[in-house]
Amino acid sequence: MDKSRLRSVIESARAAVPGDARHAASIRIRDALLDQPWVQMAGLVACYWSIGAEPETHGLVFALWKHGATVMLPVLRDDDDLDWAVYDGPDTLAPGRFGIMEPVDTRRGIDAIRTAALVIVPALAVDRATGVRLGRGGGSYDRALARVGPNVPTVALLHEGELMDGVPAEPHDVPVRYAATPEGIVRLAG
Ligand SMILES: Nc1nc2c(c(=O)[nH]1)N(C=O)[C@@H](CNc1ccc(C(=O)N[C@@H](CCC(=O)O)C(=O)O)cc1)CN2
Ligand SMILES: Nc1ncnc2c1ncn2[C@@H]1O[C@H](COP(=O)(O)OP(=O)(O)OP(=O)(O)O)[C@@H](O)[C@H]1O
Repeated sequence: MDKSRLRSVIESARAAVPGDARHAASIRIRDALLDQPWVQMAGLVACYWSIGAEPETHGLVFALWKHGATVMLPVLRDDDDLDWAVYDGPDTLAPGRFGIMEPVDTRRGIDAIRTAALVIVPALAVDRATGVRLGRGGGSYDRALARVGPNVPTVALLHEGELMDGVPAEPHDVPVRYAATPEGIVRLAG
């Protein structure tokens, strides 16, 4: 299946799951992540502010912030690359492009992700064998993940069934090292 077809299949499957079931799954993902020592120890975390039927990150971002981590969220630039700004509580966000909430804080630049100790990314699917992820197709995270060093955990959050075989891969795709699913955290080859 090509990338755009797989995107629409997964988006439809996500939309078909009732909101309360998606919410319960997101809580399992959040708690599985918060149980990991390498999550608890990360002082600077790059995360995302979920939209629609994505695994929710609002509770995760809040919990990381409450535990004392500095959490950066993406600010989508006009060229689809990602700038980064720091979350400082629920009142410090405002809608950006596509209506996604973004921090109003000073932008730290596209290279700020290089300094993160943990990188949490959205995905529609991840390949179980390779860690290759399918995103929304803007190439934003392909560019952002290419800046992350080899020893930093990169984690894609997925709903059930989205860690799969045969995700189409292109040379620019940057694999993730972990998938966080409602069933738990999976270490990948990437
Ligand atoms: N929560 C979240 N934040 C994120 C991303 C993401 O996938 N999820 N991104 C990941 O890169 C970046 C934003 N990129 C995005 C690209 C497209 C759409 C979107 O909704 N596109 C519509 C089409 C809208 C239009 O063209 O008018 C769609 O896909 O249906 C959203 C975010 C950075 N922040
Ligand atoms: N490092 C890069 N610099 C510039 N453009 C890039 C880079 N990597 C990927 N792209 C471009 O981004 C576009 C989308 O790529 P792709 O379909 O793999 O997105 P995706 O990984 O699903 O989405 P995303 O990364 O936004 O989550 C491609 O046309 C590709 O050429």
